[in-house]
Amino acid sequence: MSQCVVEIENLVKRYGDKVAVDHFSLNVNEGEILGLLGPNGSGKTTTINCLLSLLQYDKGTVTIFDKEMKPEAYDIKSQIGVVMQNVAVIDTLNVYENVDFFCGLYIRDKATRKQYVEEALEFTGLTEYKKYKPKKLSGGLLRRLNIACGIAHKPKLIIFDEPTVAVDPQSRNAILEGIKKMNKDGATIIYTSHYMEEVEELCSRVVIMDHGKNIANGTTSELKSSLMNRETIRVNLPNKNDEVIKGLKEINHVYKVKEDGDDLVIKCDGGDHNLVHVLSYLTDNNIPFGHVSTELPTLNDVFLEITGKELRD
Ligand SMILES: Nc1ncnc2c1ncn2[C@@H]1O[C@H](COP(=O)(O)OP(=O)(O)OP(=O)(O)O)[C@@H](O)[C@H]1O
Repeated sequence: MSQCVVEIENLVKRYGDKVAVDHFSLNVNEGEILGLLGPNGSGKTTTINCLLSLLQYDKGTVTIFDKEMKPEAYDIKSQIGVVMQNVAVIDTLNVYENVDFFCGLYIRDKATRKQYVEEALEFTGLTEYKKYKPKKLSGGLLRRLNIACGIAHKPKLIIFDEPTVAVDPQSRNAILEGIKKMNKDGATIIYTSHYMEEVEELCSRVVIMDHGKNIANGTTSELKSSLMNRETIRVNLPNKNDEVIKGLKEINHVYKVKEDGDDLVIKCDGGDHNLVHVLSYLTDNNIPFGHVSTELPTLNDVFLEITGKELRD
């Protein structure tokens, strides 16, 4: 059985009257990429800051590598890499010097550090920019520098807090591929985001947060298979009427039919050939239709079913 790298139990963090993290518990196992997904303001960053002992919390315990996490626990901190949402580099140092500075907080041996810095620059595609000052870098390159600074000391646990916010698609893909590679090389990863597509692509397990609470936990397929909605069919049907809607509702596995402008949105709770059955019904009854699409459930549907609202704001 894989070892538990991070254990958060019953964490509570208040800002005045505001409860930002509300009895939140979470385990992260060695070797996994754990996605912490939630809408803006759901408490992801606060949880990460408490986890790292950067913030004092009101209640709960945080254990990392089987030891209690504390602000002065440098032996634990040296094994953690952090890439926060806001780029935190030193403007007066060039790219190489920045990575060397952050790596030097944990790696004292000069030769090892030189090797690690060069590897981090290579890994993030920054070798050719090593003499550049941060101000001369594009937004995407600056994000990559932020990552290089966070991972150069080869941490066993890496925390990414929304690393792709406001990043162009090319850099975004490079970042996601880089995270997969670090995980393959042995790092356990916690990845926070409010982009469900990224979390679906990257993460072996997902925890969904809302109002500071852990509201769902599982692999993406486990979460989706817990849903009533298994398939959504959208048919452009300008001439719809109550009789058509009634007929569609009688098809096996169709549990809801909703009008959306010129479209009908048909929700199915299982079954393998729902689209065929819907189209057969329309054709057999000479009902003209336009564009047809079918969608499998997403993490947004999981969130919608649990909370009644969309994940995206
Ligand atoms: N320093 C602070 N003082 C007061 N309230 C705060 C502070 N930091 C965060 N909050 C509030 O706590 C709640 C959780 O915020 P947090 O930043 O942890 O959410 P988040 O899920 O990381 O959001 P985002 O996706 O926007 O980064 C929000 O309601 C936020 O307004």
